[in-house]
Amino acid sequence: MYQLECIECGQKYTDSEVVYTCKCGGLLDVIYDYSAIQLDMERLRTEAPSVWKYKALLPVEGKPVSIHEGGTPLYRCDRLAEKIGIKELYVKHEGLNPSGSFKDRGMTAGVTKAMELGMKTLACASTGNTSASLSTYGAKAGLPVIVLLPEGKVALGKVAQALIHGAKVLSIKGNFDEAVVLVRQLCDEEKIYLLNSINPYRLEGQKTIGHEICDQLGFNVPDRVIVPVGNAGNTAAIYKGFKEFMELGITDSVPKMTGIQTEGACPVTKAFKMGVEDIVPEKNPETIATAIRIGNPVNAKKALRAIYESGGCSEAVSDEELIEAQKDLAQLEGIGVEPASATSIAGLKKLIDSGVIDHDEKVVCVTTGHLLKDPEEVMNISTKPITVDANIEAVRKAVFSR
Ligand SMILES: Cc1ncc(COP(=O)(O)O)c(C=O)c1O
Repeated sequence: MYQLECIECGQKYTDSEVVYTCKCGGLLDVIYDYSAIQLDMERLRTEAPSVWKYKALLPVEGKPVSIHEGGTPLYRCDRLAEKIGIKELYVKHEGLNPSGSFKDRGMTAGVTKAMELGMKTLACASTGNTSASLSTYGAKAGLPVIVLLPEGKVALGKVAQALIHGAKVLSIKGNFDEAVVLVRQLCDEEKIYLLNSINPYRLEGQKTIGHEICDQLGFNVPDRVIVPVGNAGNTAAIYKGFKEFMELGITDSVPKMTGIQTEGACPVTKAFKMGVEDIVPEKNPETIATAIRIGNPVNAKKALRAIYESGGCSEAVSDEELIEAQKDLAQLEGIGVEPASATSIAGLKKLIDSGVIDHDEKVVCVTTGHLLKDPEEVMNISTKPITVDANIEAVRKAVFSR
């Protein structure tokens, strides 16, 4: 019912092959015979959203390696909408997945596939969240995990997660893009299963964000979905989720996919502004949003195709703009997100101010990771706690001081 197909040359591969990219170097996509897929419409209408609610659209047969991923809230954010100047704004908070990021959707699918393929060891390079998630799902599956992290550039909460779930953590003296090259070679030569988002099964799990947004809006499609972009897998994956629902006749449109990067790491935005599909890799990406500190995103072509095809766009925001958005989200809506996640809000504001996004649009911003992933950043940008003596006079004085 499904197979892998190269997005460049159309070469096909069966689902029993361990393959991540085509012989020609192109990215692979999982393709389905949608006419053969029977969706249980009653289940679709009544069951609460979760990744495995949409199992008929996922390329795995057996029992999933699952700890209840997906089913994240879609918050309507009226106070933030008013401040930004838009009528209808929703935030899909992916930070409320089991390990605190959207990566769990990809890992439940990818690790289940690894079990089906009989793989014995799992690995990834990561800016943090992929490693936290893979370590979590490797533990659940009982498979050893190796993670390669760029030394000194991973938020504390994410390293802590990889360590406590028992992964072997290597701190590479290089950046994320260099770690990707190394882990791909390691996996090819040592028969270890690679679970970066170059692995097409990861993106199949992540496409359920698109399914869920439709589902939570009563099977309606928003005008626009805004996504932080790092390695660029999620943008393409979410778009695929929307396209599938349209293919199956559940909906009749797709949202404008809008990808946000930071000014210090924005090869996808630059390619979009030049109107091309091929990025020019950046050698020294730098941003406070370490999760998307990526100069050579492997899925850039898939993401740019999703953006062009849907009539969306890409924009880059400064670190200052994303910090302001992170605070707004926390203080106006009670939603705590890590820096990379706040780029979707900062990007929305920038695109409204520049007139690209209309005030009347119905917009969903995806926030990809939880606030507590990066407590150090929060302490750096916040005013510090006030130390007072343990008596009521001192407390009262501090409470009423300016
Ligand atoms: C919190 C967060 N947001 C966004 C991204 C970027 O996602 P993608 O690589 O799919 O573009 C990542 C990737 O690590 C992430 O951890």
